[in-house]
Amino acid sequence: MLKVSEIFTSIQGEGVDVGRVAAFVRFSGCPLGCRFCDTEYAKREGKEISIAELISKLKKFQIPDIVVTGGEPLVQENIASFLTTLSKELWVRKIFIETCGFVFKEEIFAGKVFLNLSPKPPSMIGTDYSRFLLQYIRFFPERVNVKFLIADKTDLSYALKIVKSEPEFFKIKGLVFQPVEIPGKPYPDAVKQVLSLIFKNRSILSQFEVKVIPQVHKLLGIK
Ligand SMILES: Nc1nc2[nH]cc(C(=O)O)c2c(=O)[nH]1
Ligand code: SF4
Ligand SMILES: [Mg+2]
Repeated sequence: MLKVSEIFTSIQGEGVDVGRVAAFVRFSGCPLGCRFCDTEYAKREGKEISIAELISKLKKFQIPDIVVTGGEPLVQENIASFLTTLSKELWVRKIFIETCGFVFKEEIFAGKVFLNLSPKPPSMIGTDYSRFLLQYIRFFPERVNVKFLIADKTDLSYALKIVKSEPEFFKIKGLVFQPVEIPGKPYPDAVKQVLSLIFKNRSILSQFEVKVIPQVHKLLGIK
């Protein structure tokens, strides 16, 4: 069984693939306690559902690209069998997992799976899971994209420390920074703050292709 918070259709609102039309499944549950968590509801509420039932619900949308998120999707005990079964469906083209990468599970790389990894930065959580992020990058670089969440300058330093461990990967893929939405603060202000941080650290720009990609669904006020 799987515990699902919601399923819906939208555009991919985050990362290098922004704008891709997709069906979303948000799994319930997360063991982490980030400040500024934007999906508190998904940590608690959810409905138990079988793999077959979930796939049949997703199939009804008739959208070939699927985003799997949470909560934290990798805590689902049956996540690997779900991904393997979903990958075998002929109507499915690509499956994207949104994870903070707090655990390494190589079995999730079923045929059509890509990983969008965003490690939680110091402003959000005290625990550093970046070793798993590096493990994913080294295990399956072609299927991994990384976006760094940035709320302040400590987050930027944290991101650059990780980048220094795997510079070749980031030279190829570029550096993606996603401004963190802080409750009570207009999101455009958070985006502007990240931009000014990048300008203060212009030296990064000459080493990597840098993109600041806000959460577009938040700017638009859609799911
Ligand atoms: N439109 C849209 N795109 C997203 N990409 C990642 C999301 C997430 O919550 O992980 C998300 C989300 O919640 N909505
Ligand atoms: S990992 Fe995601 S769902 Fe879990 S507490 Fe952090 S922001 Fe919230
Ligand atoms: Mg989210």
